[in-house]
Amino acid sequence: MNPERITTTGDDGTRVVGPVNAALTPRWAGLGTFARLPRTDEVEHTDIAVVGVPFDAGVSYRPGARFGSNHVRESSRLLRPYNPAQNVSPFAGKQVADAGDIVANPFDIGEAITSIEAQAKELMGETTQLVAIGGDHTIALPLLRAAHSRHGKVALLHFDAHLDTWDTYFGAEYTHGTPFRRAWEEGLLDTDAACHVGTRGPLYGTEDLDDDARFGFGIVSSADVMRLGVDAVVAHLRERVGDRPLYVSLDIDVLDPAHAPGTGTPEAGGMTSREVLEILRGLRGTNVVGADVVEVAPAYDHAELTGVAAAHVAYELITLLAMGPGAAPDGPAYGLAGHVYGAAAPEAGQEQR
Ligand SMILES: N=C(N)NCCCC(=O)O
Ligand SMILES: [Zn+2]
Ligand SMILES: [Zn+2]
Repeated sequence: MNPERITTTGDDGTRVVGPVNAALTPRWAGLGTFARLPRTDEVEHTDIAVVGVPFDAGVSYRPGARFGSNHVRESSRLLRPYNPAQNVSPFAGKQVADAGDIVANPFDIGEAITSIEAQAKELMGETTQLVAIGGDHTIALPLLRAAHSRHGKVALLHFDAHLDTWDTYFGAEYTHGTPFRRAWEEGLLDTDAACHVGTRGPLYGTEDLDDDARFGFGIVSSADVMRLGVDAVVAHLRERVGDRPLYVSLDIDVLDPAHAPGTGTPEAGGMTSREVLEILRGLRGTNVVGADVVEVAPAYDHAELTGVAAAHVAYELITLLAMGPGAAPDGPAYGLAGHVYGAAAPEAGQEQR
C-alpha cells in the first residue's frame, strides 16, 4: 500500500514529502518509520535524516537498548506535523526522512564503532544532518567523529544522569560509560563549550569529577534545574555554546525513572520530560549540527512512557535542525504571555511578539 502523504514546498523551493496523512490513514496502520515520515530511498534528497543505531554491546548493566530504535519509531506515530512550541512545521520546510538502521557488529565493539562512523559519514554526504536513535551511549563516539569530520571541534550538550567520561570498564575503553572521555582524547570537542545537563547519582569517587573538570566539561546538575529553573539553565547553556557548531547527545536516563523507566542504568531524582523538552526548545537559533537520543531499553518500558518521551525529544531536535542557526527568538503559539525561547522572558502580561 502507498499511503497518501502531506506534501509541501520546502524552504529551497523543492517539493518536500512529509508524513503519512493521518486524516486518511489511521496512525496505527502501515509500516513504521519515525513520525510516519518517508524513507530516505523514497525521496530525492534528505536534509535531515533520522537513523537508528540499534547497538547495545557497550552496556554496563541492563541490556536491551538494541531494541530502542524501533521502539522509538513505534512510539512516534502520534507526532503531528506542526510544533506550536516553536511555531514551526519541522517536516514542511526541510526534507526529513527515515534512513533505516546503521548496522553494526554486535560481537566486536571496535569494529562496530568503526563501521558506525563510516555509515554515518556516508549518510551525511555533503549536506544531510543526522538525528540518531540508539542504541546505547557508545554510539555517540563514532557519531561525534562524523560530526567533527564536517565541522571540526564541536560544542557538546550532553543530557544524561551520568558523566560518561569514565576511563574503562573491565579494561574495555569503548563502552557506554566512556564515549566523552574518548571524544576528549581524540580532540573532537570544543572543551570551552562542553556541558553535562541533568547529572546526578552516586559516582565511583571524587576523581570522577576531577577528571571531568580537567577535560573541560561544565555540569548543570538535575538539582540545578530544579533550583534555578529552566530559563536560567537555558541562558547558561546558550552563553556556553554561543554560535559554535553544537552536537546534542541525550541519554534518556536524564529523565527521572518515573518519566522514562525503560532504560539500562536508571538513577532516581531526574528531570521531568517537561523540563527537558523546554530546555531543548530554549536552544532555538543555536547552531545544532547533529544529535542523538540513546539508551531506550523497551523491555523495561511501560505503556511506551520512555518511547514517547524519546520520540518527543527527537521531534524537538529535528525542529531545531529544521529552524537552523540564527532563528529569531519566538514564543509558543499559545499559552499565557511570558516566555520567549532564547530571550529574556518578558514581564507577565506583556505581548509575546
Ligand atoms: N551511559 C549510560 N547510560 N550509563 C553509563 C553508566 C556507567 C556505569 O555503569 O557506571
Ligand atoms: Zn546515562
Ligand atoms: Zn549516557
